[in-house]
Amino acid sequence: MVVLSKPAMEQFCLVKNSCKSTTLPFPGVPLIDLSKPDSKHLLVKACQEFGFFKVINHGVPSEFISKLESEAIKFFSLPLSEKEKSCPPDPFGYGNKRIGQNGDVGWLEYILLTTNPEFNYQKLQSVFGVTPEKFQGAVNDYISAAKKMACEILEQLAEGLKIQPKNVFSKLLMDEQSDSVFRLNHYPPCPDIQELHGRNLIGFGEHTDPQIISVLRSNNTSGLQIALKDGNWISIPPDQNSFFINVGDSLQVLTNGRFKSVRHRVLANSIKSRVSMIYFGGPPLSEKIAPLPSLVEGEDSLYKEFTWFEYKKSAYKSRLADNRLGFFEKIAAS
Ligand SMILES: C=C1C[C@]23C[C@@]1(O)CC[C@H]2[C@@]12CC[C@H](O)[C@@](C)(C(=O)O1)[C@H]2[C@@H]3C(=O)O
Ligand SMILES: O=C(O)CCC(=O)C(=O)O
Ligand SMILES: [Fe+2]
Repeated sequence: MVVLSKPAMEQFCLVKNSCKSTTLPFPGVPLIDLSKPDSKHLLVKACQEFGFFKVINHGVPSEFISKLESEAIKFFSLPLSEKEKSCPPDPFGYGNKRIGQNGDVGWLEYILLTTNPEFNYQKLQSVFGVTPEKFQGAVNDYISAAKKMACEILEQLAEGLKIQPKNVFSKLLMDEQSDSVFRLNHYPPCPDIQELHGRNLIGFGEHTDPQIISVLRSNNTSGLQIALKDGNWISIPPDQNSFFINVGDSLQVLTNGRFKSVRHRVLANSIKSRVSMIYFGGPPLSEKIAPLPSLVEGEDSLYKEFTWFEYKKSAYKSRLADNRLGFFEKIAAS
């Protein structure tokens, strides 16, 4: 058991269990059955209201999920000394407690990968020390299925918004040059949380995801919270058979702010370990990100045009909790 002294604990971010945050399950997270004919309208509504929803009938084979989860658990169960000598994140590789390059820390360890199998093959080889055929196979199968689901959702969203062609968003993920990322997070249990007198230990600090769309699946351990528009934090009950979808900053821009990128975070658990797998669907680096003309008609464009490369460069200089879109907002003329 890892016991942390008080000063060691304080390196990590603690958040108050204030009256603004609730640990009650929030009944309002939209649940969308992707196989139903009206799902496109419910998807649009969820992206406008929360930038977050849960999907069922998602089409991802359960054996892809269980294979990857068991490979991930095998890796995270290795001794820390072995994992740490493997491959420090650049940002890709194995990381422990440090998130990004700008001083963020969290109660987790992770593997961060691109979705390019060739690049990952070499990366995983240095992470594992041996050719990780089984792990690589599980990652590839899972990523392909998660990407397919993300594209289905993005196509339904285009239809729901009445934008043509319907692949206007999904083509960005389907592009060979798509700059998408895949992450496996492991949040070990932290028994010392009981000593924190009503405060919570941060597993992954609050942030929005910079990409277009994120597809998140976790085991049955709680921890994920989303912020509502009024700033209240809502705990999301885990569901290992469903997926949670986040609208990313780039989709907020493409829709001229109609869809909201959701602020979210993960709190550490005192008893159970949490394992999550997230596919972050992003555009090619050279892609221009700007509100779609059909969504600006009669309104002002809220954002300056930028390339995904420019946004990513700026995002990776920021701290997790920063408002990364701020630099790209147009200042309203007075
Ligand atoms: C602190 C950081 C970690 C992050 C890059 C950043 O500078 C700001 C955005 C962070 C984030 C959040 C969503 C994803 O987990 C992630 C991979 C991403 O694309 O943006 C992480 C970045 C990271 O962990 O490197
Ligand atoms: O691990 C999770 O459940 C969420 C993590 C997350 O938000 C991220 O990796 O961007
Ligand atoms: Fe995230």
